[in-house]
Amino acid sequence: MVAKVIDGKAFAANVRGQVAGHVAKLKADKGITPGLAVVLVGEDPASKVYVKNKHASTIEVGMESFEHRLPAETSEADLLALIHRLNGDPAVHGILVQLPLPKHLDSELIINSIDPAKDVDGFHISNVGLLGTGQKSMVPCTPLGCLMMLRDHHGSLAGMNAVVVGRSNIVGKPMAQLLLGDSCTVTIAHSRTKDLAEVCKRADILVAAVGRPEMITGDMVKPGATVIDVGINRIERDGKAKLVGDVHYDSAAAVAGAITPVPGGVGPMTIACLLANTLTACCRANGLPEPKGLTA
Ligand SMILES: Nc1nc2c(c(=O)[nH]1)N[C@@H](CN(C=O)c1ccc(C(=O)N[C@@H](CCC(=O)O)C(=O)O)cc1)CN2
Repeated sequence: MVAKVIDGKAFAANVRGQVAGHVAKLKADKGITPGLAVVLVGEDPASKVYVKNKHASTIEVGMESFEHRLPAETSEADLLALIHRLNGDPAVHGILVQLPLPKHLDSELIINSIDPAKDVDGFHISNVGLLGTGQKSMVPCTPLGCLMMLRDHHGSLAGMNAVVVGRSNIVGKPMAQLLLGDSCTVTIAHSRTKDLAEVCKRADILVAAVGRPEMITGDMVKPGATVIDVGINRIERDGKAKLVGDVHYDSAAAVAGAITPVPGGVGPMTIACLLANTLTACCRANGLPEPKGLTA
């Protein structure tokens, strides 16, 4: 079997197009412009690129972008004061603090200081609890992007066996909750799961979010399964820098029914879903109906 390649770049462009359409209508009909504030602390090179891309994409869909770049030595008190200000700013519908933060800052404390209604990352403990209990919440962008691609590929996911390899708070756990919400039978596996290959091989949907380059190989994939690779690992091969996922692409693609590549799979959906979440937050703040197909 040769797997269908799920084109995340094209899918993300389509989502951004839908968001742009809703934003134009919000502006024309209601005079409302959704606004996203992104906070970057420090000089992490990858984070700087992601924040630059978030700013460009926010502008491209017609939203207001408020960028706050703070020095690495910013104190917790100063960062909390900025978030407090953004929480109270009616022009800001979404707030995102780019991770990772410098080590002297307590990420949990910072994230939990964001107004949950403006927490477009879905990392606030209130949103985690709402998602876990099947209530309306802000949903983390990367898992939301994976869910959208899975729904598009399969239609209904009900009754499918889903295995999520990885138990992080920002991908693995919310991904499992979302799949459960769509009536999958869900297993969360991780690096210490016994007989990991055996567990993975039972999956109709296999989501790899373990953070280990090419750990999931073709012999761990059920023939015809859908493989979603969330990993972004920079490795060196033959003296050259290379970006690979958590899935060994060639061997998995030879067995799977469908697969997301790295780059160009899940990654681009992260920013597209951030824009979708900002639009959702803006609609909720203004008591307007939520955009269809752009939420969980
Ligand atoms: N506050 C947050 N911090 C971080 C998040 C997040 O969702 N919220 N996620 C990641 C970084 N990230 C967005 O912030 C992100 C990662 C990757 C991509 C992407 O498009 N990747 C491309 C490859 C890009 C490359 O060449 O490096 C792909 O996979 O095709 C977008 C956004 C950590 N921090």
